[in-house]
Amino acid sequence: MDAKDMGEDLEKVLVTESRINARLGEMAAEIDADYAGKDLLLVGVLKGAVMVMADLARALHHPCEMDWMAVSSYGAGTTSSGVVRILKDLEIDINDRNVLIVEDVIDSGLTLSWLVGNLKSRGPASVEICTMVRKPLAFDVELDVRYVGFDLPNEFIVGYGLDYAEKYRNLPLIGTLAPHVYRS
Ligand SMILES: O=P(O)(O)OC[C@H]1O[C@H](OP(=O)(O)OP(=O)(O)O)[C@H](O)[C@@H]1O
Ligand SMILES: Nc1nc2[nH]cnc2c(=O)[nH]1
Repeated sequence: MDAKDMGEDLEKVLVTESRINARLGEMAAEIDADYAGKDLLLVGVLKGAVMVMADLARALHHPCEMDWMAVSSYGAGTTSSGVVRILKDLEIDINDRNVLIVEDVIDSGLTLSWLVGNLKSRGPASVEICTMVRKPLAFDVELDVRYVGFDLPNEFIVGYGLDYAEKYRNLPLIGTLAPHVYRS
């Protein structure tokens, strides 16, 4: 799928496929350097992180393992509770492991704040965060994000793993939807 396949549904392109690929290369180089001589376990947060996980892992020279979590957020955006439920937990024991959480987007930051606390309680050697996109609200919560692809404005975005009603995840760029899509 590309921008042409979207027709009138794509309002604007915020990050092109080539900028995503270039930034992924830079992030992978930083991660390679930071984890030299250390083990590395990538933890992807389903479903949105599938694309960034697959591309980041292949851009790394450092050997890594991969595992996945699925979580469901309650009240994010309407309350500050940030209560999260685990739908699928890790299969790998992260005790003494260097964990790098891989995300597509950090918006309110509530999902990640909760997840970092949850993973830290399992005795890992370290927990860091890598996200392709960070939105401005994320600065309101205390969250130390080590690797950020792009800081974008507070708009609803799709593509590169990000969906609207489960669609557009396979768009290779990041963009916004035309208003008629939300009405249909
Ligand atoms: O910073 P927050 O406001 O907490 O939002 C970020 C979360 O929202 C998205 O997941 P979503 O719930 O859309 O699920 P999905 O990845 O399955 O699409 C994203 O992948 C993060 O996990
Ligand atoms: N698709 C999508 N999911 C999100 N989850 C949190 N913020 C966003 C966003 O901008 N787009």
